[in-house]
Amino acid sequence: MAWRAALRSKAVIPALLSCSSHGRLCASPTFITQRNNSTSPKIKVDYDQTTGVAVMHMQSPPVNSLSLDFLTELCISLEKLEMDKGCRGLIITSNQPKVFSAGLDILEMYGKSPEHCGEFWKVVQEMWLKLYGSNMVTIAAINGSSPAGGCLLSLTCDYRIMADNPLYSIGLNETQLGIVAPFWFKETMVNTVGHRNTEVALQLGLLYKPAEALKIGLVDQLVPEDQVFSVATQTMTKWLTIPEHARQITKSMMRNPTIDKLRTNREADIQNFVSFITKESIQKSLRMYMEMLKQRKA
Ligand SMILES: CC/C=C\CCC/C=C/C(=O)SCCNC(=O)CCNC(=O)[C@H](O)C(C)(C)COP(=O)(O)OP(=O)(O)OC[C@H]1O[C@@H](n2cnc3c(N)ncnc32)[C@H](O)[C@@H]1OP(=O)(O)O
Repeated sequence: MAWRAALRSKAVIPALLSCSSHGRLCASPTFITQRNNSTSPKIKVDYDQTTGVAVMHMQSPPVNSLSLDFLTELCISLEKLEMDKGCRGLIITSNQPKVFSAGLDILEMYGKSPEHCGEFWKVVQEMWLKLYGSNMVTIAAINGSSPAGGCLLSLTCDYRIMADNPLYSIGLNETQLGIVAPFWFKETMVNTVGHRNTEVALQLGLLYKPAEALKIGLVDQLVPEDQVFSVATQTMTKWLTIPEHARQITKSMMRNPTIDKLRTNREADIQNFVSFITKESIQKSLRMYMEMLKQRKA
């Protein structure tokens, strides 16, 4: 309960979220008390101290959309794991059927005040900074569809294993909503699948079936649905055999130019998001997209 109260406290969250994701010394000690098997409403973390591997189960019905509360919880969990020197690996997966994550929660961006949008975007940035810059080995066990922000979440990981189910899709489809993936979404994609694939994918807002995603390198491996988690665990074991300092320095070398660009432009990026998303025309696009989702369902 104290944990829930802390999560809600606007006074403590900013202090926690301002910690560096690179070092492990930026403790906010109030939060780093519970080390094992913490359970929270939207994310369940199972941490096995013997293997040094944590598993984050996203469990926010119906579709693990990345709301302000969800992302705040995710950042707090990440901070705790990153602080724990014994925790060397993280697997992210979904407990919701058929969906890994539906991406950013559209309701956090629709009909909300500029202040709310700014607060939301700050935690989206924080999630990305923490995951893309994590010292841990991170593996996405993608057991369902993963559009937009859900795709971004998986792209922050070191390795992506997806269920070989043609009903699922993955990609940065923002343009289909009439919105634009910001530069750090774009660069994360470029760093994964290259410039040309990204240029086409982002302009058209493409969602790829697993086989197509594998072909362009958006995911690293396809496996039968019931093996996604076990293969992720085996892959983690392999990655953890690499000398840690060498792997971490290599990861930083590959990712820091992109990370530094956002770090030095955070406030401008927030302002840019807020002025874009609150435009009448963009709000109209979001409304139409949500209506389309509902009609598709009916
Ligand atoms: C300058 C920069 C400016 C802007 C940058 C912004 C970057 C934005 C990034 C994003 O991530 S935007 C979100 C994009 N997400 C999507 O396009 C996904 C939309 N959802 C789907 O395609 C599907 O829901 C699905 C994930 C494939 C799952 O399909 P399924 O059939 O299983 O579920 P259903 O469609 O019936 O949805 C159930 C329920 O959930 C609501 N929903 C779905 N996605 C979202 C979402 N992203 N945010 C909020 N709510 C979402 C959906 O409307 C249904 O609600 P209902 O039960 O009330 O009808």
